[in-house]
Amino acid sequence: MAIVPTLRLLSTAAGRPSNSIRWGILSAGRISSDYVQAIRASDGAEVTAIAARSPDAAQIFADKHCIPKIYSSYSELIRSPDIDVVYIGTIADHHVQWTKEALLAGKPVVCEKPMALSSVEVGELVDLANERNVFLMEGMWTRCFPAMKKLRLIISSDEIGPIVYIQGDFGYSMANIPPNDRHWMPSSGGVTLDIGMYIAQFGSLAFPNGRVKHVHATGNKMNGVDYSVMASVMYQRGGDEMVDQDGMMQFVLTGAANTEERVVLQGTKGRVVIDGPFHIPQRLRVCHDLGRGESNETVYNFPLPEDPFGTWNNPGSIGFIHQINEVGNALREGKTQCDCFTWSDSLEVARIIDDVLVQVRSDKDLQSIDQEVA
Ligand SMILES: NC(=O)C1=CN([C@@H]2O[C@H](COP(=O)(O)OP(=O)(O)OC[C@H]3O[C@@H](n4cnc5c(N)ncnc54)[C@H](OP(=O)(O)O)[C@@H]3O)[C@@H](O)[C@H]2O)C=CC1
Ligand SMILES: O=C1OC[C@@H](O)[C@H](O)[C@H]1O
Repeated sequence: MAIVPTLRLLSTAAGRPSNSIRWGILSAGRISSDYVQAIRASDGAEVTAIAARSPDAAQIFADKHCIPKIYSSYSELIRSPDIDVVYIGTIADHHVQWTKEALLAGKPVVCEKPMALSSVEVGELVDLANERNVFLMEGMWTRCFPAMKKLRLIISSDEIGPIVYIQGDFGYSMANIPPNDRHWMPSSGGVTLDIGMYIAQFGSLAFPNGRVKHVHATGNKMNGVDYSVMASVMYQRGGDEMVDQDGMMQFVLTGAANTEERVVLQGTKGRVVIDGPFHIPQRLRVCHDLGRGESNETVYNFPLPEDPFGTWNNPGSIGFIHQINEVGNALREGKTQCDCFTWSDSLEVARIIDDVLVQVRSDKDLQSIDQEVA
């Protein structure tokens, strides 16, 4: 029998709107802290509980963020009747285990990116959510920003024609990240599993009826993890697109520099430039082709939400508000997926990431700079 998400949207408690979504936070790390601040700054959502591996850590986190309840284990949090959705903010190595446990308990889940370390595992989670009829979303928050909705409209309206190629960069300096940090873990560290998905997700937006034909990738390693990556992805288009060549996506990821972080989607009639930092997109420039080397430009600005905190572990995290709102709306409507980033999107991105990793991790010719991190 299908399990219906246990939302008690009609009950009220003093001082709280009747349809407020109650979030339970699994793990007390850096991104959980940012996510909780964004929930606190949003309307229609609240944090009701936190669990960490250590109860002391959970208590410190709860005190800092005014969270009323702590649980002394992740499993207790998952079983709590006082939460509507679990946010999984552990390092990626533990995403699958806790997402599975939550889905089996019938609890809606938002799991941070990457949802799993391989597409096979993503497939298992998607199958489980589907079988149990429980909401599941990977934390691809970029997709929930208003700028991305505008981008979808521009693409679907044919304003710039079918997309010929996508090109983007995402890099931030990892030079001062300490050696015991998650970024250097052989299992889940490296740039591909940290930031590769932010550009890879543009493929299913730009080539919605397409399928990934092949992925080529190479790069550099540092301390055993992928540190800089260049990847090209070819998409076979669906039959309804008026272009007879494959769609192309090319990206650079690096831990060696803070890059511009810009994405360009070039169509047959013009282009959209998402100015950096594109993973928290705030400005689109739409250029209509007027001839070779000539175009006109329209700029669309989408400022970040008002920020009552000012201090975050990751830049732009106030933008989580968009995802928190999307998840709230999906849960209120009884959906099991978020329209902004569906299960199929997660699967497609995970398959690209698999292919990049297998090539970059096994490439014998890669320049490998195995030195101590400062
Ligand atoms: N959407 C976004 O913009 C961002 C997403 N992320 C993603 O969020 C996830 C967490 O990143 P971040 O918060 O920076 O990570 P942290 O290093 O802060 O770790 C998060 C939590 O994971 C648990 N944990 C840490 N190390 C271990 C370990 N060795 N064994 C078991 N559990 C461990 C701890 O949980 P506990 O508190 O219970 O002890 C810790 O608090 C990653 O998947 C990352 O990609 C990260 C940054 C930005
Ligand atoms: O997910 C991420 O995106 C934003 C970056 O600041 C962060 O390090 C990375 O993990």
